[in-house]
Amino acid sequence: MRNYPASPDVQLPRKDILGYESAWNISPFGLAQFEHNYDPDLLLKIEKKALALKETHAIHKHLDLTFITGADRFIPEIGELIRDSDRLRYLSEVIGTPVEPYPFSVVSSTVTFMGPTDGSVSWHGDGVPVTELIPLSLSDDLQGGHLQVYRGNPDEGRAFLNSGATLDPEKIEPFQHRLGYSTVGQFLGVLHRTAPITQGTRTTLVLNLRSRVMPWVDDNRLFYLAADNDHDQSNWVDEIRADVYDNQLPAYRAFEERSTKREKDLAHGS
Ligand SMILES: O=C(O)CCC(=O)C(=O)O
Ligand SMILES: [Fe+2]
Repeated sequence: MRNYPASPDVQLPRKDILGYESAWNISPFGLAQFEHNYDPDLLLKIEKKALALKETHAIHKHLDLTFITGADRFIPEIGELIRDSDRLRYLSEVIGTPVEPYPFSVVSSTVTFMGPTDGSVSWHGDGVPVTELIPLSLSDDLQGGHLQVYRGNPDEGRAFLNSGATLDPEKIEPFQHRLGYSTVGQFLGVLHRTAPITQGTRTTLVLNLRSRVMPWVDDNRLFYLAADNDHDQSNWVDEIRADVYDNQLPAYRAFEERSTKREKDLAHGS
């Protein structure tokens, strides 16, 4: 059993980020940072392989993001972390509901490369419900490159940005990435970006997660997945279709039945 901190260093409920209770989420969890204690040799191996694959496998298409999609397909060592049961148990505790690895091969894990030429990811809300950001390297001379979370209504924030306005700096919360520390967030429906990098580089392993109870809570629309993955010849659309019928729909129907039963029981005063 790996040594996890009893509670994360930083923990922010979703309500404190958005400013209101939301219904489209997997739990009230917002964001946390904690010392992860993952095997440094394993992370080093993953970083080396990712850098070697960058030239041939990394893409830079939209959101000013340079990344390897479905990275565990090319770097099997990532699979060790994805499936690590201690990790999933701890994350489920922090998130407040059981989570499982995001199942689609093209989005289960990514490696992002950030710097003045690679870019850093611009304002967006995640398609996946929950993500764990594990720094693989942060150069000593790094200027920028921290996570910025918009505290407020994401739709309002996006409308501001679309009109050419800039976001109120008082509503932007910075989170510094640190080696040895994970940042985990329910960034679905949360406006965030990485601060532009003027100097230095950052490489990050991104492991995505979803709810085991509510696997249908997901914002990855097909057009968006296509924007990221139309270069990929794997049958990722078929994977999603199969998952909807095999996992999402049965879980959703069971949830609906429980809700209906609860309503009936309440109506009968039991
Ligand atoms: O690495 C970060 O600081 C944020 C990255 C991010 O938002 C993403 O990969 O979706
Ligand atoms: Fe994101």
